[in-house]
Amino acid sequence: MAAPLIKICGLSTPATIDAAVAAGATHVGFVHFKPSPRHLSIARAADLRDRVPAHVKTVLLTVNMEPAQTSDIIQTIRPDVLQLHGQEAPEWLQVLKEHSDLEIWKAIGVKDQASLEQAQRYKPFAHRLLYDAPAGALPGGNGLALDWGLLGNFRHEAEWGLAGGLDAGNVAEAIRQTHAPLVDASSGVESERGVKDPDKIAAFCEAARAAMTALPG
Ligand SMILES: O=C(O)c1ccccc1N[C@@H]1O[C@H](COP(=O)(O)O)[C@@H](O)[C@H]1O
Repeated sequence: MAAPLIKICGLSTPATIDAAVAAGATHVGFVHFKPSPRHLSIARAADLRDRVPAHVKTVLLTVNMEPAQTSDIIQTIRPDVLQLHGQEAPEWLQVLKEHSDLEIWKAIGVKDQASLEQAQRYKPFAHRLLYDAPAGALPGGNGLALDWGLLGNFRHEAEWGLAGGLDAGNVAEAIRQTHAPLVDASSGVESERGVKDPDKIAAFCEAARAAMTALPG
């Protein structure tokens, strides 16, 4: 199988970026969304971005951001990936895809089979669909899991990833059920809300890598 892809999201300090990189994360995520306990200002995210080595991709997470602000923020932070985690329209993704060389990921709250099928309308405009639990107090980052059985039984025709409530204790089972090529954790690698824990990051990456490399084919 392809190399396991592991994203650690909501990082906010140099030490936890270093911990994610040392643990073998392939992607690190910064959240720019004021209501989030993981929110980073543009200046802080740009500063931390310089800490990320070239072999690890920087993901910038935004929620329903205005187009003009999106263009400013992309130029300042220079992410590799833009993760859209709100109600962004497919047409807006199309514009972004056509006018930037960023990877565009669309996060989708998966409630049932119908929502999974509806999400496929983003396929032509997103480089990856990121399946998460439906929105709770926040649009994501709530530590809630979706029904993994829905993904295991789905015929995937787009690149995709699994997010939502993953931690070192459940990620192997999530991968076994879904065969996710990319897993993404935020709440599950924190010691308290918004505070990342280097030991939990290391344990998550190790468990995810072991489970992904054990998949057949
Ligand atoms: O992390 C946040 O605060 C956040 C805010 C708004 C939208 C998404 C957010 N987080 C992303 O949601 C998924 C799942 O997170 P969790 O592991 O369940 O906490 C992940 O991509 C987070 O980065």
